[in-house]
Amino acid sequence: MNKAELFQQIKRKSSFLCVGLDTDPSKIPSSLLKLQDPIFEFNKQIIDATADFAVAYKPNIAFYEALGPKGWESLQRTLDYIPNDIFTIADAKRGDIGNTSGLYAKAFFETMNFDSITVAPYMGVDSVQPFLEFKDKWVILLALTSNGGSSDFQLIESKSGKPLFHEVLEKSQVWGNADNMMYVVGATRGELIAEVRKIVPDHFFLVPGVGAQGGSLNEVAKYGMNASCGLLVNSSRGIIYAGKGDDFAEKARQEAEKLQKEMAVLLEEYCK
Ligand SMILES: O=C(O)c1cc(=O)[nH]c(=O)n1[C@@H]1O[C@H](COP(=O)(O)O)[C@@H](O)[C@H]1O
Repeated sequence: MNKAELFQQIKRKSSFLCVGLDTDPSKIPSSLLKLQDPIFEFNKQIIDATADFAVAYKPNIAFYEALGPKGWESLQRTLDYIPNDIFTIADAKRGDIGNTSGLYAKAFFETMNFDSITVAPYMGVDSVQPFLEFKDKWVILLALTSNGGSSDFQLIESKSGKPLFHEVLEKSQVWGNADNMMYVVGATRGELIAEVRKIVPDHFFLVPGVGAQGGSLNEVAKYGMNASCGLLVNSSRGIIYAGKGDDFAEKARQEAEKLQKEMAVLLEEYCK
């Protein structure tokens, strides 16, 4: 999917919501567990319930890998079920020496046909470049993550006197461009989001950390939005586990709709 198609969808749905499919067998209703593929059945109902409000889905690959071959099957079935006009993100956080990255790219872009993949930047240009060689596919590079440990490396002062995440942004933006690269910027980072936006004015950000991690949607929009929205805001647990029982899909729909309504107002205010 290209940037124009993504933006069209954002405008059509008045939403920049990404629903995270972090589907954990210990958290899904027990009534599903007797089915042949409970993970897919859960995801299918979540997708049916939220597709009107979501512009992207982000399965977190760890939740599927942990289940072995059956998990990979559930992942593929889930991906195939997501409507074609909705952006898909393989949250895999990959990156390795060039030939290995090339195979990760093939796995997620060709074998599985995801639109995008999250990639770690710290092995440098040759570990990221192979992902950028696929037409209409996207690298979503970790820039400023939402977790507490992000200050261990991302915020330390580099040789130039700037925090390391500045270096990552400055250097990496010439590896690709705003049509094939996005950046992960955590919603929990408040005003630092504005610093990121200053360095990369045109790129989309994938922003996790609202909902269960407590980040503020208003701050994200205030500091991060650009003229083509430029944001995909993810919520996983806050949506998919909003209900604990058999009403989980209805509860997920309500949560997704609530976020979409807030997003519609923010789009009006900041994305003209
Ligand atoms: O790359 C990510 O998606 C990611 C980066 C980051 O900085 N923080 C972060 O929470 N994530 C992912 O975003 C999702 C957040 O889930 P919830 O906290 O349940 O909404 C998880 O799948 C995380 O792995």
